[in-house]
Amino acid sequence: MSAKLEESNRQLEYISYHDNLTGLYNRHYFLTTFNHLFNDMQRQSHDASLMLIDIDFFKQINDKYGHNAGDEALTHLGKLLKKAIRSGDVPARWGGEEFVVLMPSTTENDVKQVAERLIQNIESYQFPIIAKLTVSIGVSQFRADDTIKTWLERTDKALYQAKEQGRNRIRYSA
Ligand SMILES: Nc1nc2c(ncn2[C@@H]2O[C@H](COP(=O)(O)OP(=O)(O)OP(=O)(O)O)[C@@H](O)[C@H]2O)c(=O)[nH]1
Repeated sequence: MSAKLEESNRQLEYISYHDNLTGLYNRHYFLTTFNHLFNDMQRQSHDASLMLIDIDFFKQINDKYGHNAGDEALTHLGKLLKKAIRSGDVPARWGGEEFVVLMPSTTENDVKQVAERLIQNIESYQFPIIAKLTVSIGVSQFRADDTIKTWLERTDKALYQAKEQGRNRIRYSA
């Protein structure tokens, strides 16, 4: 294969795995990797954590400062998220203003430290144009009887509680 063709294949592969705004993995790539790693987790019953992160009142931010400012905030948030996690973790843009991180070989104590650092880093960060934003975070640990669906649902419930209880906070699933 010519060097040029190889390079354009690499570029295509990158585009198909990543979200173009934030540079994080896209939902499709995340789910493919999740399936793959999940089988290992079930076999080995390893510690692992899942984190869902959702921007607070993002609609108001878009309405007040415009969609471009919102887009720029998403890009910066992606970078803050990448900085807060380890290289073996899998961060992705889950939906519009929602992010997900799969963290293999991670204890409840480990993930608490990451989530707390992340929420503080975001709260104290100066975003361009909008200046401030906060996020709510739901976290849960892998259980031996989990399916991907039950694990995601538990994490989503924790996120819902973080929103319900006032936002800008972390909730851990029971
Ligand atoms: N700028 C921008 N906005 C987006 C993007 N994707 C989703 N949004 C916006 O994100 C907002 C999400 O609004 P809601 O689901 O009501 O949630 P919220 O306002 O963040 O409120 P809570 O989550 O309840 O705190 C909507 O206004 C979407 O238009 C994007 O790629 N760029």
